[in-house]
Amino acid sequence: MERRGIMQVKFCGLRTMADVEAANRVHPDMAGFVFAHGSSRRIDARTAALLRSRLDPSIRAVGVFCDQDPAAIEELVKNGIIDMIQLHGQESEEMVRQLRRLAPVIRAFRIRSVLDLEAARKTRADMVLLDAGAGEGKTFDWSLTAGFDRPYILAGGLTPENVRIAAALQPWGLDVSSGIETRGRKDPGKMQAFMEAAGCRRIPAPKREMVRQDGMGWARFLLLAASTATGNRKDRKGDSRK
Ligand SMILES: O=C(O)c1ccccc1N[C@@H]1O[C@H](COP(=O)(O)O)[C@@H](O)[C@H]1O
Repeated sequence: MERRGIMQVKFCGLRTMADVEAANRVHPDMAGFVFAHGSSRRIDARTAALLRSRLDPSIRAVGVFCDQDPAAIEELVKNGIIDMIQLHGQESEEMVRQLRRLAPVIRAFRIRSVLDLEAARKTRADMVLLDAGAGEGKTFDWSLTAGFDRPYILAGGLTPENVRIAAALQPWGLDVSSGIETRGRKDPGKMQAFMEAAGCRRIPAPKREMVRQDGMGWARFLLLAASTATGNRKDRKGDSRK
C-alpha cells in the first residue's frame, strides 16, 4: 500500500527488521535510520543496508546525522542505503551545499524562540525540520510557527494523541520517533494509531518498477515542497492566527 496524503510522515529511528516490517504495513512516506553518535537508536552502515533492502522501495530512507564525516554520508547515498540526508548538528552551510549535490538535505533546527526561526528561514537546505531536541520526545511551542514562510517538517514529541493538533498547523511533514515507541522499542500499534490520527489515507501502491522509475527523486521532493508551500499560503490568507 502507498499513502498519498498532503502531509508527509516520517517514522524515525528504525533499528530492527521487525521495525521495518511494521513500517511497511503502515506505510509512512519516509523512514529514518539514525547514524548520529550517542543515540540509543544508532545503527551502523551494515545494519542500515540490511534494513533498507527490506524496506518497501516506495518509502524513502533518510539518514540522520550530527556533525559527521561527509565522506561517510556520501558512501551511504552512493551505496543506495539512504535517499535523503537529515542534519542535526553545527554543519556549515557550505557542507549543506555540497551534500545537496548528492541527495536532498533536511536541516534540523531547535526552536526555543522566534529568533531560531531566522536561521531556519535562511538555510540552503531543501527542507527544514523544526524540533525541540533530538529524538528526546520533547515538544516546542508550536504557536511560534505561525507566519513561518517556508515548508517545514514538524518534529519533537509528536504522539498518536497530539498529532491531530500538529496536523492542523499544516506543516509539510510530521516526524516521529519516541512517540511510536514503548519502553524504547518501536511499537506497531502506535505506528498505526499515529497514521490514523494524522489523517493519512492509504491507496494501492503502483507496481514496484514504476515506484523505482518515479522514485522520490530530488526534483519531486522540491516540487512537493513547493506545491505544499503554495497551498499553505493560500489557506493562511483567511487564517485568524495571522
Ligand atoms: O532519534 C534520535 O535518537 C536522534 C538522535 C540524534 C539526532 C536526531 C534524532 N532523532 C530525531 O529527533 C526528532 C524527534 O524525535 P522525537 O519524536 O521527539 O523522539 C526526529 O526528527 C528524529 O529524526
